Amino acid sequence: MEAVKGFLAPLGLNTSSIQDTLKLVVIGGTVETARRASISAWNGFVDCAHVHSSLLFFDRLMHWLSKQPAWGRSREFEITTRSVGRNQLNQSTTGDLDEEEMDEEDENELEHGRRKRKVAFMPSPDTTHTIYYRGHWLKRLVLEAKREYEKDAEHRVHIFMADTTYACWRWNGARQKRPMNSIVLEPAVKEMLLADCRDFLRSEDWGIPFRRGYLLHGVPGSGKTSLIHSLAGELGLDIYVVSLSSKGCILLLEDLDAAFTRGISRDSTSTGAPTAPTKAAAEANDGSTLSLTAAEGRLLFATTNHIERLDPALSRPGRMDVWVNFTNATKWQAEGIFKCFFPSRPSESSSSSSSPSSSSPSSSSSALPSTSSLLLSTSSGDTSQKNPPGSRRKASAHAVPILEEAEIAQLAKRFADAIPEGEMSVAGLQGYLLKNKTRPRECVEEVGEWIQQEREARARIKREKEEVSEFARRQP
Ligand SMILES: Nc1ncnc2c1ncn2[C@@H]1O[C@H](COP(=O)(O)OP(=O)(O)OP(=O)(O)O)[C@@H](O)[C@H]1O
Repeated sequence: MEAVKGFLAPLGLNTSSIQDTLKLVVIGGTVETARRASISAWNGFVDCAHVHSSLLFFDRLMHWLSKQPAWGRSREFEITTRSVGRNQLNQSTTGDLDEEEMDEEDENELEHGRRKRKVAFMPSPDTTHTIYYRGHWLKRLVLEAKREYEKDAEHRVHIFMADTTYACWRWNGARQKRPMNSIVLEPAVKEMLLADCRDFLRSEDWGIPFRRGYLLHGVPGSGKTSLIHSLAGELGLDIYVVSLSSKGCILLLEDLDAAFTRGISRDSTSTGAPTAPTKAAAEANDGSTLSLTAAEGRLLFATTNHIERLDPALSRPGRMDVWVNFTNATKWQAEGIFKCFFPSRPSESSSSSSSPSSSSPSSSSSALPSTSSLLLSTSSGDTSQKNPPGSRRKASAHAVPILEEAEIAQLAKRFADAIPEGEMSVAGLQGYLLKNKTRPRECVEEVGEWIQQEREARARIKREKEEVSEFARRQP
């Protein structure tokens, strides 16, 4: 410093201000060097991975992280009650939940008329998380997250949706697999579809065009979407709702008539799947040109309630290869769905049976899945399948009475007899049964009245619609 002073003095410069500046430079340099050294030392010890939120693995990782006990001690998290539950992928963490630990039964309890819900601590997706995991082996963490996700996927069907904003696919939830026998449809139809899909998936090596389209058309609420979900579970495939992504999935286009109506021009080489996730659908809805190309290796399922509105070009082989018509409920389906709803216990021998109505089940029911096999579907996550005898539900005033198999069969037959063939939707029947799920006998007694009410409601809606269109016509 003295040397600097000696050097500056003859020049007549203010040495004290220059000294201060030099001090600042030295201190600043030291601090910056220390900062850089600490960062490089930290990076030397810490593995760093950036997982982009557009990757499917992002969801796997978030799911896995949310289940780690340590998560409850994190200083940065999100709180959710939205997707906590047995049927959802995101289970609550075991972290800081100890104080309000609830078991499955508590979860079913009602509080002020609403179901109690757990609070879950979720990793926040938009920040950097520094995670020390079993000796900081990041690779191990990643593999474990992947394994966990795949284990979960054995019992669920994962659903991905197009993200309009970022033009990528977002994991949209996972549904418990729904057994095929919980779909009340002619067994031949289900078997045909399943066998066809399996054949197709096995035919990849044959060198023929590796794509296949299925068009499920028919009245609303007849089980089209449910069947696709069930098939996905059976085939071990994820569902992409209007997706372009990877091979080996089911591509589902719901309400096809909203996009592919008559008169929309289409590329002659098109095969039925949109070129861009949501843009294509948006363009189609705008009525502008829709250019389509299908990726190989996918099962394409489309549903529509208005087949007459579809462009006939869709029927060309290579676009939609298998067409299945879904109708309103037949008597056979009414009988089947009734049996799905009400649990039963095996009948005692006919001589000791106390039930006066223990007649044999109707002949048609022999083709239906047995009650016990339907009860296997309790894990399906469908509300219609949650009444097995011996389930862990708490006994309550609203418990479902467990009738004998023979009585249920007889009630189912009477129920089916009262349902007019092909008039009510299966979803409508399901709604009625759900409303009466603790009253199997009354449900049969009152079904005629319900049908009458439904008819009146339909007639009223029709009248109102006609009045509205008449009014619109009269407007100048
Ligand atoms: N055949 C069936 N077997 C079992 N459940 C059915 C059947 N049809 C309808 N359901 C029930 O009715 C509800 C609606 O069914 P789903 O959504 O599959 O009908 P959809 O034909 O796809 O209707 P939409 O055309 O309106 O989309 C579901 O809860 C499903 O469980």
